[in-house]
Amino acid sequence: MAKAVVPVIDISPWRDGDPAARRALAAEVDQTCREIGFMVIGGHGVDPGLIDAVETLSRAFFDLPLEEKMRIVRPAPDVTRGYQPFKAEVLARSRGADAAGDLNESLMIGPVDTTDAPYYSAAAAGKHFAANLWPERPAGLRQAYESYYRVMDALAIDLMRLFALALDLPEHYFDASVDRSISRLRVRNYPAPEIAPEPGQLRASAHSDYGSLTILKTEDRPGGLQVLGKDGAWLDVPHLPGCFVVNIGDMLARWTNDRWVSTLHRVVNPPLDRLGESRRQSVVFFQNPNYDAVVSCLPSCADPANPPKYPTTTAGGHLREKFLSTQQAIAYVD
Ligand SMILES: O=C(O)CCC(=O)C(=O)O
Ligand SMILES: [Fe+2]
Repeated sequence: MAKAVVPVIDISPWRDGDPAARRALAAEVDQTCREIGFMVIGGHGVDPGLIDAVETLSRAFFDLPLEEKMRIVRPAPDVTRGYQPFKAEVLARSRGADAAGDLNESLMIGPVDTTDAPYYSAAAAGKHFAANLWPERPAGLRQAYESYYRVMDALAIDLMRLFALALDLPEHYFDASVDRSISRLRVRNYPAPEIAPEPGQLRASAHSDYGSLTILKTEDRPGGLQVLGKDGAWLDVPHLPGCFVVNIGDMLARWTNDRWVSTLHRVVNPPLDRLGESRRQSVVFFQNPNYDAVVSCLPSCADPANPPKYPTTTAGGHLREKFLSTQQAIAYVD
């Protein structure tokens, strides 16, 4: 078996290429999503100044005293808003495994442009449009996060168009499923370790993402992101300045009838001789489709020899189960 790799893909032809260049790009994406489901993308057009602002303001937030951060603590396991303290989550629980608490803390927000339309307040919306919780400091964080959310939302919609083409579907196939999405922006801070981890404890335990796709901005620090290759070996994901890591989540794998793979990944602990430089932050945008988006086998992903494997579901129901499964009870006891 060929050794798996996470390829680096320039997506600029998607925006300014001719139809042949766009088709070639879509074919490369299809191949990558069949094999590993992870890619590093350049040519995305996102303003580096905006990325920098989000990173700098986030670092300032995580440097605040714990009591101050706790003023906006995540209110409940099924409300993905606010501050999640260090070790309060175990991502591996989403797959029934267990471990000691993941060695990161995080700040997360949901959609920023909700309206009075019944869609946003209907009972079926559940907690997916819960109000965002904003810290008083640092000044400017809210504005930067809201801007970044909008830019990521647009990029994710555009990537779903590229994905549609890669799946032999009309370019706008997914538009109506992702235009009022229940996506999330989450910034994770992985402090430099002060004590040895417990056995099996990681910065982020092995998991696959839950939604349609993830756009990840990482930092090049010891103790980084790895993905599990089909040969069973963990591979480091390359870090290229200015690029994003894009991966597909469980929902897209299910939608494609497993033509595409949602790959296990983790963030490992830094080596003991590099602890001092190991503080790491990642900015993660999870695109989750509209809560009422119906996820049933795509027409291009089944045939008589390969019938649909999964029952039809909705995006909202699928996600709520995943959010609930990963939370440590201790985080919500005061
Ligand atoms: O920090 C990272 O590089 C990855 C984080 C991650 O996998 C996640 O938040 O789902
Ligand atoms: Fe992840």
